[in-house]
Amino acid sequence: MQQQHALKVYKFGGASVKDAAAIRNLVEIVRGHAADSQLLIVVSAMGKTTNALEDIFQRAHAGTAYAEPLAVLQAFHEQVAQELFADETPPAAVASAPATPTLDHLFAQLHGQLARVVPHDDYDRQYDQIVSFGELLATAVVAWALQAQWLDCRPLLRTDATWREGRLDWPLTEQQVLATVPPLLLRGPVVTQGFVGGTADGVTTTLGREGSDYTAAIFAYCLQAESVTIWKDVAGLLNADPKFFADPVRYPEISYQETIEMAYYGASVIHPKTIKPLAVRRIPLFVKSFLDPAAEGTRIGDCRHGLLAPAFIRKNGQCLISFESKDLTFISEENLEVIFGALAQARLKINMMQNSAISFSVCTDFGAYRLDKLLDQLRDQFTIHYNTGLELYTIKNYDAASIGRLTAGREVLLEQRTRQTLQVVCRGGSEFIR
Ligand SMILES: Nc1ncnc2c1ncn2[C@@H]1O[C@H](COP(=O)(O)OP(=O)(O)O)[C@@H](O)[C@H]1O
Ligand SMILES: N[C@@H](CC(=O)OP(=O)(O)O)C(=O)O
Repeated sequence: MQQQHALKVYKFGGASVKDAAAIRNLVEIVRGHAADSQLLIVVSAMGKTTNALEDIFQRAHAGTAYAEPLAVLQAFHEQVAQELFADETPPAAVASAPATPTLDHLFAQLHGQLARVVPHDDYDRQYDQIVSFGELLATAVVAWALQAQWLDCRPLLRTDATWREGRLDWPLTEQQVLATVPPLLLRGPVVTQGFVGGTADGVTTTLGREGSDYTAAIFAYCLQAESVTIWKDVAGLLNADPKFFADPVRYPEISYQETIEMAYYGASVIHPKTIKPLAVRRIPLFVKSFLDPAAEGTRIGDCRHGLLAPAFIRKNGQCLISFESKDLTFISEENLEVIFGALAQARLKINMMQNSAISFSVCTDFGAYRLDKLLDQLRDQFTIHYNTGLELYTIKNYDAASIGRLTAGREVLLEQRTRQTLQVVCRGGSEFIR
C-alpha cells in the first residue's frame, strides 16, 4: 500500500522540455503518474539553452556583441509559451501559481545581469550568474503548464563559492529544504530548478554541467523520498550510448556501485554525483523513457547481479598532456606534487594517468583557458607535449570481443587495464561503432 506521504521526485532534462510538444508530453506523464503520491519536479533548461547561454556569456565576457543570440533565445522561449498558452491569458495561469515569474520578468533580469558582466574579469563567478537562467526560464514555463507551484531552489541549496561546481553544505541544505518544501508538497506538485544553488550571500552558483540529476538526488535525500525517476530520451540505462554504439542493450536492474562507476567514467546519461546521496538513503533511481512512459526502464538500487554485458563509455574532447623532466631526472613524488598542484589550480580533472621513467602523462577534458593556465605554470620546469581532439573509451567488464570492437581502425595513444576495466585514449576512427 502507498505510504500516506510518499514522495516521488521526477527529473525532466533538456530533451524532455525541448519544445511545446515535449512540455505537453511532460504534463501527460505527470498527470498519469502523480495521483497517488506527492511530487517534486526538477527541471533543466529547455533543449540546448545552456549551450546558448554559455555562448552569450562568452561574448559578453570577451566584450563582444551578444544581442543577436540573446534575441534568438528570448524568441524561442516566447514561441514555446505562445504555443502552450495560446488559449489562456497568462494572468489565469499565474493566479494558480502566484510566485511563478513571467518570461518578461526573467529576461529583464537576464538583460540586467549581462549588462553587469565585466569583460575579462572573474570568468567562473560571472558565468554562474548568466548560465543559471536556463533553469529559471524552463521551470517558469513548466510550472504554468502544470498549474503547479514554482519554487526558487537557490536559497535552499546552499553551496560554497566554488563557481561552476558549487559544493553543497548538506546539513544546512537539508534543514532548509525540510523547513520549506513539505508544506508546499501538501498543497500539490512543486516545480523547481535543477543545476543551480546559492551561496550564503545569496549569489547564484551552478553545480556542474548536466547537474540537474544531482539536484533531484539532493532533494530526494533531504526529503527521504520514496524514489527518483529521471525521464530521458532512451529506454533506460543502456550498456552504451546509442548515439555512438550500435545495438545497445538495456540493463533492467543494476546496482548503485556499477552505475556510479559508469557515471564516473563518463556515461553522460546520469551525472556522477547523483548516485551517492541516493545510495546512502537507499532510494531507488528509475531511468525511464519520456517517449514510452509505460515501458519498464531501468531500476538502479541496492541489488546483486551476475556479470553484466560489457559497458562502453565514450568521453570526447580529451587532451593528453605529457610532462618530461628537462634534465633526465626521474619523475619523482616531488615532481608529481608540483604537477598535481598545477592541475588542481587550473581545475583540470584527471580522467586517466600514467608515468614512465622521465615522463608523466594525464588525460583531461580539453579547455583552452585551463590548459593555458597549466602550461604557464609548468613550462619552466618541464618539457610539455600535448594532443587535443582525442577520445577516451572505457569498457567495464571487458572481454576480447568488446576490445576488438572498440579499437578496430583506431590509433591507441595510451592504454590501461585492471581486472574489470579497460581504458584507451584514441585518435581517429569512425564516430559510430558497430
Ligand atoms: N549508457 C547510456 N545509456 C543510455 N543513454 C546514454 C548512455 N550513455 C550516454 N547516453 C546518452 O544520454 C542521453 C540522455 O542523457 P542527457 O542528454 O543528459 O538527457 P537530458 O539532458 O535530457 O537529461 C541519451 O540520449 C544518450 O545519448
Ligand atoms: N542545463 C544544464 C543542467 C542539466 O542537467 O541539463 P540536462 O538535464 O539537460 O543534462 C546543462 O545543460 O548542463
